[in-house]
Amino acid sequence: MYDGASEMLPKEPTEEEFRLALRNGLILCNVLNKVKPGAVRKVVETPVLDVQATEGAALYAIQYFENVRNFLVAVGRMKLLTFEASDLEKGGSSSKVVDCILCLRGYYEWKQSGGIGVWKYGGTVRIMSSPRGPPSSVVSSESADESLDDFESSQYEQLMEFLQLYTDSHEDSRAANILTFMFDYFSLGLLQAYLTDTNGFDDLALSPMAIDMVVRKVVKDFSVLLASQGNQLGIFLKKVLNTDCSPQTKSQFLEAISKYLSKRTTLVSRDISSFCTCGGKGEGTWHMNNSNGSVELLDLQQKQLEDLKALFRETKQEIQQIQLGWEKELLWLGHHIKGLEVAASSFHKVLEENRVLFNQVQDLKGTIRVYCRVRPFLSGQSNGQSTVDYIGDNGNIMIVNPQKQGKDARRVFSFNKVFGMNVTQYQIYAETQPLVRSVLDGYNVCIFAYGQTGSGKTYTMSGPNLTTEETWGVNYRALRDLFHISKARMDLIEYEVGVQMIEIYNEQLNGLNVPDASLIPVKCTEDVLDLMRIGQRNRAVGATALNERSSRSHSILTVHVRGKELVSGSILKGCLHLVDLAGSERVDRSEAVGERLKEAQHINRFASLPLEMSLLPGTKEFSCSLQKQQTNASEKLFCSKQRRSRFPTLSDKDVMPKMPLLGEERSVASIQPRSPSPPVRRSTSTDRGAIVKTRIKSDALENPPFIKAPFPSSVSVNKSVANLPATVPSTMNQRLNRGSQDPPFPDVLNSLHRVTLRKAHPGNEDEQFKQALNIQQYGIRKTKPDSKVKTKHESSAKIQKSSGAETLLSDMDSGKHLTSSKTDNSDPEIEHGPIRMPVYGATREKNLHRNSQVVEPRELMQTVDGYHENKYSNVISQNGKEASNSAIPQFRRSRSMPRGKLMVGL
Ligand SMILES: Nc1ncnc2c1ncn2[C@@H]1O[C@H](COP(=O)(O)OP(=O)(O)OP(=O)(O)O)[C@@H](O)[C@H]1O
Repeated sequence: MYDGASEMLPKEPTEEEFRLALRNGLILCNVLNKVKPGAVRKVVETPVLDVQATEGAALYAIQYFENVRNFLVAVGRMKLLTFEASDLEKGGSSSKVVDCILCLRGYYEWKQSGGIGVWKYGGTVRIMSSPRGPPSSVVSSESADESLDDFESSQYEQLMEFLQLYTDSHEDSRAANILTFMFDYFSLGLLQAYLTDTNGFDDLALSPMAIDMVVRKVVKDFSVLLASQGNQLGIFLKKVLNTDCSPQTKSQFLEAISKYLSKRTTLVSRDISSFCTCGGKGEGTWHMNNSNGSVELLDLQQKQLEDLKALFRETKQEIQQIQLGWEKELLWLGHHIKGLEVAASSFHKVLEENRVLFNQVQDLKGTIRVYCRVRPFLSGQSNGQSTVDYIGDNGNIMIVNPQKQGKDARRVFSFNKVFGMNVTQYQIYAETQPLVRSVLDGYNVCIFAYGQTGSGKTYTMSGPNLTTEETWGVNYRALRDLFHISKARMDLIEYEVGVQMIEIYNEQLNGLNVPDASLIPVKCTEDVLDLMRIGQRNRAVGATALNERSSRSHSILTVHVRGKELVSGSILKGCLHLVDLAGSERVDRSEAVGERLKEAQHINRFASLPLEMSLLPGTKEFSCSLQKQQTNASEKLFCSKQRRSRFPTLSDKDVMPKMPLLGEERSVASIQPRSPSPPVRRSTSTDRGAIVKTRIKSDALENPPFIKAPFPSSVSVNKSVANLPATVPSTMNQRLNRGSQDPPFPDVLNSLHRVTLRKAHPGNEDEQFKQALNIQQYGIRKTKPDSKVKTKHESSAKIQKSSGAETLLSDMDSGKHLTSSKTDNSDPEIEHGPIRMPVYGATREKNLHRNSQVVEPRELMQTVDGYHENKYSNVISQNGKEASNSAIPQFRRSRSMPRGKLMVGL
């Protein structure tokens, strides 16, 4: 029975074979009974091998597990290590089985050695009462020792061998695996070293034979190495054992080995890692000779170190160079910034100089500038005839009086510039554009439109509508530029802009009460436009016979600019007054009655307010524009006053440039064809000079021949021109106007002149003004220009009493407006007004010149009014010319000007 069982045990069992051999429990029972006889009382001798393969499974299962069960019961009784029956099945824990058998062996060996004391297996302590067990036939625990005695020693040895084999096979296979790996590892390393180090292989094609040869060499070397190492190891181990004279336990010995290994590992780990990670000749080669390898490695590392040092030096140099570059750049930047600082400070100086120069240029161009704009015929008005005969480039305009003949038929008036009918809104604005910059430079500017109702003041100042930029008037363009320039300067100057709007209606101020008017801050043109739109909507308008939407009030828009220079912190303050006066009118022409009449009377009076306002303390600059318009043509007079008058005073000795305008007065033929005037420098002084000189020429001509031209007897357009001659010669290129009306240019100019006088003669202005008014009256006459004129000039009081002029003047002085004064219907010249322009000619000017008197501007206005009163036609212009503080001498010279020339000195 036992032999059979032993035959089932293979020599080198696998785990599965081991499990199958022990599975039926027969061997285990017999071994246990050998160790402790009688431990398993009943042993089934012929157990089935496989319960699954056996029929009658239930019966066989009992038999099959009986041995195992008996074995486990017996082991349990002996307090030995035990296991579960399922540990012998597939997937069970065979290690528990092995532990149980080893425990059994330990027990057996302890018992063999006498069984004295305490038997210990692992952590389990067994205290045995008797070294001998019961006989094998005895199942009880008491008979265990006897059973062990009965256990055949050969079988026991066999099992032990078997177990040893089982455990050893595991250890061996593990050690074999490790050795195989080590062999492959080192052999291939050697092979690699041979192949890379031995040059001879380079030329040889590798063949299986060559590989065999190399492998044999590798194996041989490896064997030699192993033998050598084995010897060394043996010596070492013996040395270890001899170190301590006392005999060592196995664990102490193993501990000594571990120490040695860890020391060796540390020593060779560097080489191994180098060998494993590197490849190629000179770097990754496994060196048989450790010392050589270390040297080479050191060389290599030295070389790498040198390379690194070189790289470091190179990098350091590069960094130093870059640093140098930066330092140079910083130095340059420092210089540059200093340069910029200097430039910036110079820039501010230059800017200031530029500002001063710019404004000086503006001063030189004229602190007061007067422009005339001729309004085109309105639709339904044009009959192809106009009293504007010629517009010169030099600011002259020739007006023809169809009812006059000879030199009296034409008059030339001089302005800073005359704009014809076809000029655009932009061209008008371009003349005043530089003044906007002056506002931002801290000057006050007034752009002032004056003229008869319907002459186009609002058109010029605001434009007909705001739909297209093309039609924008001066106001909008000025504001747009103002904001543009302020934005362009924002890096230098911080501007604040505020707007005031004043409406003066029947001498009542609306919207604000100067000087406490609301000042509304604005940021852009749109803000101002919005305010202006509100203002326009609120502005008093009404229909008159001359303008269906006539402004019945004065509109003054004042833009206050406050600039703070960011660098210096200095403050600039400037004002831009945009003035659109209500139209002055002849109330007979405008047919104003009732409220309109009242309005007209107020309108014609007061206009002086903007001027007075502009001269309030602190005002630095002032400009005004005046406009006068007839039905088909308008003349606007733009005056500007700046805070400083820089105009040189003229003496009679001054050289006067030539002006062609006198020729125009000489003869109609002489102006055909029209040729542009030669360019003349239009400074204030030269203008004045030109005027004086031309007047002198005029005086010398002494009534040059004049080609009379018949005029139409009537004009159907307007009742006011019913007395005009029937025809107008085409050669004279005259376009007859209809609906002529002429505002009397009232107190605005008186105010202006008052201011002039005040400035010229402080403290004595009243006297001066009175004197001026008296002088003015000398210029008024109603008779033809004959020898009596002088007499009448010399006797002004008489003239005044005997003519309508007296009424006119007194009315104007008292601020009343005149109705038409037709004093003598039999004389066409007298018939059309008390003040007759044709009479106001050279003769009178001589007298004035001789008397060296101041010419009161209003006189000229009245003269012009008188001219219009004649209802000849459409155009009369007044012209304002700038003057210096020495206004009076200039006025003296101005008396030699053509008729209608207005000199205003401030
Ligand atoms: N240069 C021009 N080109 C075309 N039309 C013009 C021009 N000037 C004025 N007008 C037209 O003439 C008419 C009168 O102009 P506007 O109302 O500007 O006159 P005004 O002088 O302001 O009159 P008032 O003093 O009565 O207000 C308007 O219909 C206007 O469109």
